[in-house]
Formats: sequence, structure tokens, C-alpha cells
Amino acid sequence: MRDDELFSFEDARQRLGESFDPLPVPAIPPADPDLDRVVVELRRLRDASAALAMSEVELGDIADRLGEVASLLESRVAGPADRLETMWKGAGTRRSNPVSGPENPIAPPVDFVGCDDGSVMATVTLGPAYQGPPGCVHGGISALIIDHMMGLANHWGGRYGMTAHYELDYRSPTPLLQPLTFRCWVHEVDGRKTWTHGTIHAGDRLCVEARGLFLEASVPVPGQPGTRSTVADGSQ
Ligand SMILES: CCCCCCCCCC(=O)SCCNC(=O)CCNC(=O)[C@H](O)C(C)(C)COP(=O)(O)OP(=O)(O)OC[C@H]1O[C@@H](n2cnc3c(N)ncnc32)[C@H](O)[C@@H]1OP(=O)(O)O
Repeated sequence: MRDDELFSFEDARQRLGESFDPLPVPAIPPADPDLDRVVVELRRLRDASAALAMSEVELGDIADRLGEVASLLESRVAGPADRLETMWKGAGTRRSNPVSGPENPIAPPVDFVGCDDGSVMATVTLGPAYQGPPGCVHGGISALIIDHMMGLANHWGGRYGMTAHYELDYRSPTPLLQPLTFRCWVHEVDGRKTWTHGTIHAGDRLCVEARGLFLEASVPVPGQPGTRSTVADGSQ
């Protein structure tokens, strides 16, 4: 089997239907549009603040003004422990995860597409907030995105699980400010185990190769005693 082949293409077709259009995997449910707009603005602040040093910006009372907004929000939102509970009462973690979640300002965000061959793909351009080596994506950010994306590829391939083992080879520098193509696919399955592979390319150049072992498992859901989640799609 070639390394980039789905473990069972026909099996995936049976599970996913004879023909299907690429879809977001899994679809992220909409919520209050104002909430998503707030996060879009927070991301603009994130990216602008990553470029503040050595800039010409007159900072003056900027910190005070931002502090006022932060205090306003803090006074009206749930604390972290309560938030963990509400997160699992709604759309699971799909809206709040740190890779694609529209409610999470640290998410770049990355938009995923499920492909006809069973893989999951994404194209994303990362800015200076994600820098590691000069001009390059931080290796931990690459790892974060691929790990999450492998979870989605498992879901797309009808599997689920928690990452038990995960390894990456950084084959060449991963550039900032250029479109990067991420791809993940289920490579092999055996009982509770799913081996999932992934790559990052800049154009035709291979930047990162990754392999993960996922084990079917469940974890207790915060605030819902006796309830466990399979972490399959952020729901139970
Ligand atoms: C739509 C989807 C959206 C969601 C995407 C989310 C993706 C995010 C992915 C993550 O980041 S998950 C978070 C990071 N992972 C964790 O926190 C997992 C922490 N580890 C655990 O909870 C447990 O170790 C785990 C549930 C993974 C496994 O515990 P088990 O007690 O169920 O496994 P066990 O020790 O019985 O081992 C089962 C088999 O797996 C093998 N195994 C376990 N850990 C391994 C390992 N690290 N390396 C290789 N093999 C391993 C083990 O040898 C054994 O093989 P055999 O059955 O052949 O004997």
C-alpha cells in the first residue's frame, strides 16, 4: 500500500456514500453572529499586536482602552470552570477548539474540507503570531494543527479516538505568509487502534510528515457526572 493511500478506499466509499461533495468536516454549527464577529476582531488585535514591537504606532492609552473592553467582557462571562461545562452543553468543542473554532481567538482559524478519497485537507496562510524559526511556522503550531486534523480525518473515515502516540518529521522549513496545504488520512486500523498520517506542503515542497496512533477511548464530560464523551466529534 502506498503511504498516501486510504487504508480502504472502497470501505470509506461505503461508509460515506457513492458520491458526495467536499464538506466542512464536521460542520461547525452557527451561533450568534455577533459572537463570531467579536472573535474576528480579537484575531485582528492578535495579529496587530504580534507586529507592535518596533512599529510606529503611538501606544498612548491603547492598553487602557483594551483593558476597559477586557474588564467589560470579564464581568459578563462565565469563569473557566463554568465555561468548560457550558461548552459541552452546546455544540461540543467544535466551536471553541484552538485550531478551527470560531469562538477561539487563538485559532488561526483553519477550515477543513473532507475529500472524496477519504482524506481531510486544509489550506491556510499563517502570520507572525505563529512564528518559530525566522520567517517560519513554529513546529508546535504545525503539530497542533495536524493533531487536531488527524482527529477530523479519523471522524471523516468513520473512526475516533484520543492521540496515544504522535510523531513528526520536519523535512524542510514551513514558511509563514505563504499558503500551506495540510492533508491527513487514516492509514490503517486494527480494533481500537487507528494509525493516521499527515503532511504539510508549501507548494510542491514537503515541509512536515506526521504519524499518529489513536485509541478509542472516552473521557468524563465536565459538569455532567456519569456522562462520558468519545471525543469523536466534540459531542457525546
Ligand atoms: C471531529 C473530531 C474533532 C476532535 C479532534 C480532537 C483531536 C485532538 C486529539 C488530541 O489531542 S487527544 C489529547 C491528547 N491525548 C491524550 O490526552 C490521551 C491520554 N492518554 C490516555 O488517556 C490513554 O493512554 C489512552 C486512552 C490513549 C489509552 O489508554 P488505554 O488504557 O485505553 O490503552 P492501553 O494502555 O490499554 O493500551 C491499548 C493498546 O494500545 C497500545 N498503546 C497505548 N498507548 C500507546 C502508545 N503511546 N504508543 C504505542 N502503543 C500504545 C497498548 O500497547 C495496547 O496495545 P495492545 O492492545 O496491542 O496490547
